[in-house]
Amino acid sequence: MLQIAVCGKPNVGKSSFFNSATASTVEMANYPFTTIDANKAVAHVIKDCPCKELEVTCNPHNSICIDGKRLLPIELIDVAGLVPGAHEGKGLGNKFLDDLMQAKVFIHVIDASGSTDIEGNPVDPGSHDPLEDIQFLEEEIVMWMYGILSRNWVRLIRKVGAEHLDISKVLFDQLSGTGITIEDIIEAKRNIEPDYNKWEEKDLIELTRNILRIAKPMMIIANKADLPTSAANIERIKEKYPYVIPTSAESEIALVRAAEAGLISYISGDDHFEILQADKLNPNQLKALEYIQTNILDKYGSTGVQKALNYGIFELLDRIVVYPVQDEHKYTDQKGNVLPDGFLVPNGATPRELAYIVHTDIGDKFMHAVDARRNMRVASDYELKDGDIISIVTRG
Ligand SMILES: Nc1nc2c(ncn2[C@@H]2O[C@H](COP(=O)(O)OP(=O)(O)OP(=O)(O)O)[C@@H](O)[C@H]2O)c(=O)[nH]1
Repeated sequence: MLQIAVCGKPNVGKSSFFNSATASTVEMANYPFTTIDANKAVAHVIKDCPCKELEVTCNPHNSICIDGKRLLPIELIDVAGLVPGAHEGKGLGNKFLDDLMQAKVFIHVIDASGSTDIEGNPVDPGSHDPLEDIQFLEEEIVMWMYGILSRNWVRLIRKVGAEHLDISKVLFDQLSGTGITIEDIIEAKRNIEPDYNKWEEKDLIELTRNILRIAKPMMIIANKADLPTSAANIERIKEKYPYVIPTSAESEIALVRAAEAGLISYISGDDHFEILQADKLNPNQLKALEYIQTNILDKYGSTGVQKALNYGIFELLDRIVVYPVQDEHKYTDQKGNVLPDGFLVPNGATPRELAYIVHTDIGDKFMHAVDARRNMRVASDYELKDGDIISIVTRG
């Protein structure tokens, strides 16, 4: 399952974001370090399900379909708060950076309201500049990874020269366990000094920065967007980071809970909700819902939580959803389930690669594939498109 790590300084709403996205319970409180261990749970990304367009009733297996929206599972990791100096062991230190590296993409949660200082302690709303937090967190991660990359550097470089080793492979070995591939390293090396013997500290830091940019894309979400001091900060942040997503994790939690209780109807990611049982809501609850509608949903188009997950997987990781089936006419598996599975595959993957993602055995026995929508056999170098329904034909 693809993993997204939720990171940031303490008290910005990481656990709230994690909770709202996974509906699991982790402790929440208004003081730093509520989260003392890495937490993992299943969240979903959402795409239109082909069932609606094809006018069929689907029987999802590895995912869920609600009103023609396919929810595909991903794993969310709630990483505890990072403070400046974390790479040197300050605060809760290195363990959390290790947790972070399990993921393919990072969501950096910042407190857009400026009501927490750089270490996450509560301060007067609007008195801290959240732009500072973006820089420090990126720097922490770079310096932590630089520490790993440059471990025993002098001895290592001597060995590379003496034994004619491939420097990319050596760097790859240094970073083992971080999910970084040799291809990432080769690409990251492109625009730095070609002769590794001439590399200085600044070159290695630059190389580290490149590796992270390529292998671990990070998005920024501006949380607590519901607070009055957030709007001006969000505008300022957008000037520097155009793709920042305003979120209100607390609003999302309130809406999800109200929907679970049957008081409203609401689907994550929507720009509205409908009150179902007005008589069961007290005046304060009604006021809170009205506040969310005006100050979050009308203003930003959604609470931002679902938008952030979708952005991470579909934009930053460039994944598409493909539906493998056995029967290309009925869109079913061998048990007759219609559109049973949706897979998040890299954009541009081939049917053979899809076969391997489904199962090694199917990959090994792959012969060719049929595009079920067009009822046509596709070429072996065919690049899968989002929403494709593919029948994989295997040997034996
Ligand atoms: N107004 C507002 N408050 C929020 C929002 N999200 C979280 N909070 C509040 O911010 C405080 C911190 O939230 P947490 O989710 O515990 O923050 P955290 O980043 O996980 O904190 P640590 O576990 O200490 O790292 C709590 O009081 C939350 O209620 C939001 O969207 N809007």
